[in-house]
Amino acid sequence: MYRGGPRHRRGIDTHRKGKFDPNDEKQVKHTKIGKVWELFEERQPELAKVPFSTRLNLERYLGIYDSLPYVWRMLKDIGSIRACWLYLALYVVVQLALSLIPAVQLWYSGQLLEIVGTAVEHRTVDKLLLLRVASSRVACSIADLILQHLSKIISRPLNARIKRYYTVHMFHVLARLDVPTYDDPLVQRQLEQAFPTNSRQSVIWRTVVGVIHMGSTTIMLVSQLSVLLNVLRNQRDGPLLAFLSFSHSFISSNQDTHTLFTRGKTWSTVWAATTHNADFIKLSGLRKAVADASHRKEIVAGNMWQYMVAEYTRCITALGEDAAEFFDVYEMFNQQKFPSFTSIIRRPLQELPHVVFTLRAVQYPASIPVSLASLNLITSSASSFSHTLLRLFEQTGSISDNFATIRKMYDAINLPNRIPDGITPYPENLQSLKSGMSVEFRNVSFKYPESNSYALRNVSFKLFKGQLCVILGQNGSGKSTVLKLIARLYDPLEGQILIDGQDIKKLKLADLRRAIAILFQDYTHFPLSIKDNIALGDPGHADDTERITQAASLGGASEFIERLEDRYDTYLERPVRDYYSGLPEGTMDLFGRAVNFGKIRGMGGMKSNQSMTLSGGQMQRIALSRTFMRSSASEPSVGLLLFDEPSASLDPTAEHDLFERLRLLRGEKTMIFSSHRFGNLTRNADVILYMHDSVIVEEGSHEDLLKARGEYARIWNLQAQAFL
Ligand SMILES: Nc1ncnc2c1ncn2[C@@H]1O[C@H](COP(=O)(O)OP(=O)(O)OP(=O)(O)O)[C@@H](O)[C@H]1O
Repeated sequence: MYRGGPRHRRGIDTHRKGKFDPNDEKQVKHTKIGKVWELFEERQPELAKVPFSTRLNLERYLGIYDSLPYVWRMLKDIGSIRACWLYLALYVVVQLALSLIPAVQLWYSGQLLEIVGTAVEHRTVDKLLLLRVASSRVACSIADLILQHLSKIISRPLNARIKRYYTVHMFHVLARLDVPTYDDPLVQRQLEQAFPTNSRQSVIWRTVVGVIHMGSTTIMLVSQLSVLLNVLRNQRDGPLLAFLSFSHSFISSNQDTHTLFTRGKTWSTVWAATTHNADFIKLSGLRKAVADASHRKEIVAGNMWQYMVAEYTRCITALGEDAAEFFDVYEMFNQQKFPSFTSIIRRPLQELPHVVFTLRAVQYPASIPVSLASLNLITSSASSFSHTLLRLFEQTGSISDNFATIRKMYDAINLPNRIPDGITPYPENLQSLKSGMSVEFRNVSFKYPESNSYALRNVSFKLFKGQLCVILGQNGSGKSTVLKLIARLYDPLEGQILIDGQDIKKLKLADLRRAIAILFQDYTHFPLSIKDNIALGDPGHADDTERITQAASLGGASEFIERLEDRYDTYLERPVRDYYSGLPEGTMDLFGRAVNFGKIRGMGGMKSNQSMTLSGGQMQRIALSRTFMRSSASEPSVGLLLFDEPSASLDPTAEHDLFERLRLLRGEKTMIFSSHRFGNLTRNADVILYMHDSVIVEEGSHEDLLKARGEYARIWNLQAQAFL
C-alpha cells in the first residue's frame, strides 16, 4: 500500500503558519481510523492532564472568551444595517415574553393544585376562582402561540437583512484573493468553514438567535425554579419527589451533553485527516468521473463503463465498511461500545418517583388525590425544567461553535493576499504606454508553491519598449511561467523583474495589471453571458456595447455569436438550474396520465439542455475577444500584450488572420507570445527566447538563431523539410 512516503512529506513547508510537521511525534498524535483514514492531531501539553470532557469544556469556554471581540464587531456590523436594531429589539422583547410563559403556566398549575387540596380537605370548591385560574391557564397557551408566530414574522426580515449584508462580504473575500492565496488548500478549508454553503441560515443569524435564546432560556430557568420552589413549599413529600424527578432528568441531560462535547472535539483541536489508501482514492476518482458530465463522451465512446463498475465494486468490497468519508468513519470509530454507568442507573431512577408515591399512598390513603395531583405537577415541571436545562447546555455548545465560525469568518475577511501590493503609481504618464513598456528579467528563479523543482532557473533577458518577443520551447519548459511572473500572479523566489526600469514589486498592483492585457493558455469561460465574458476584459467599459461588438469582431467571434438564438445574451453554461417535480417523464401519474413536461417547459421558456457547447476554436475566439477589449493600439491604458498560445485551437486561416490583426493592432506596444510554432511570427520577432528545462538556452532574432545553428535552427529546418 502506498503511504505517502518521504518524498511527499518533504515537500510540505512546515514553517508556514497553521501547519505542523506530521513526522514530529512529540507534537503530533497519529491515529489510524479504520483502513482508510489517518488522523493527525496536535498535542496540547498544557491541557493534556485535564480529564477529557473537562478539558473540552474548558477549551469551549476559552474559545468563547477569545471570540468575544469578533462577536462585538459582528454586533457593530449588524447595527450598521438599516432598521436592524429596531427588528432586533422587537425580537428580544418577544423572546423575553415567551421565556416567562412557562413559569406563569406553572404558577397557575400550582393554583389548581391548591384548589384540589382545599376541595379534598373542606369538600368545597371556589368555582369562580377555579374558572379564573383555568381561563388564565388557557390564555397563557394562546399568548404563547401568538408570540411564537410574532417571533417568526419578525425573524424573517431580520434574517434576510443580515444574510444579504454578509453575503456581500463573503463575495468580496472570494473575489479579491490572489492566486497563491486562493490555491492554498488550507485557505480553501478556511473559506469553507468560514462560509459554509450548505446551511440555509447564515451563521450570523444563528449566533444572534442563539445568544438571545440563551438569555431567554436562563430567564425561563430562573423563573420556573422560583415558582416551583414556591409551589413545593406546602406539598407533602414535594421536595423528595422533586429531587427524584430531577436526578433522573439531570443524568439524562448530562449524557446528552457528553455526546455533544464529544462531537465538539472535532472543532476545538488542531487536526487534519488524510488518506493514502490507493483503493479509496481510486474509488473516489471513479465516483467523480461518472458524476461529472465532462467525462461522459469518453466514457461512452471508449466503452469504459463496465471496467469502471468492476473496479468500483472491487475497491468497495476490499474496503468494506471503511469505504466512507472521514466524518462518517470517525463517528463510527468514536461510538461507545458499552452503555455507560449513568445510562444503566437512569432507567430505575425514572421509575422511582412513582414507587415513592405508591408507598406514600398506601401509608396515607386519605391524601391520594392531593398526592396524585402534586406528583403529576412535580414530575411534569421537573421534566420541563430539565428540558430547558438541556437546551441551555446545547445552546452553550452551539454558541461556542458559532462564535468560532464568526471568528473564522472575520479572519477570512482580513485574510492578507500573499502577493504584497506596491506603492508607486504606474505609469507616471499614461501616454507613455502607447509606445510600449520595457521588460527585464535579472537572474529570476522561481518554484511554484508546494513544488520542489524550479519552473524557472536564473532567467535573464531584456525587451525594449515596443519590441515583439516570442518565447519558444517544449512543454513544461517555463514559457507560461514567464508571463505569469510579469503579471505578478506569483513573485520570483530569487532575482528581480523590472518594468520600465522599476522593480515590479514597487509598482501598485492594480496599476501594473491595468497596463497589461493577457490571454492565458488555459483561459476559462465564466458562467455568464457571452457579452459579459467579453466585457470582463475591460471592466471599466463593461456597459459599452459598441466596444464589446468591436472586440468580438477583432477576436473573430462576432460571426458565430450573431448566429446564436440569444446572440450576445447567450449563456454558455447556465449557472441557475431549473427545478422539476420528482415524477419521471414518460411514466404515469396518480390519475393515469402520462407525465410530460413539454407543455410546462414551453410556457416557462425552459430548455432541455442547460449548457451550450461551442467548439474549442469558438471558445478561444471568445477568450481572444475578451483580451481585445483592451488590446487595441488606440487603447492608452495598455502598454504590454501577453499571449500564451493564442492560436492553439484556431484553424490555419483564423491563425493567419489573427496574427495579421495583432500586427496592426499592436501599434508600437510591447508584445510577448508564448508559442510552439515556428513561422511568420518568429520570423518577424525582434527577440526569440528559446527555453529548455526552465532555462533560456538561445536568444536572438530569427536570423541570429539560424546562424547559431542551435536547437531553434534544427527545428526550423525540420519543419521546412516537412513542407518540401
Ligand atoms: N500551478 C503550478 N503548480 C506547480 N507546478 C506548475 C504549475 N504550473 C506549471 N507548473 C510546472 O512548472 C513548469 C513550467 O510550466 P509552464 O506552464 O511555464 O510550461 P510551458 O513551457 O508554458 O509549457 P506548455 O508548452 O505545455 O504550455 C512545468 O514543469 C510545470 O509542471
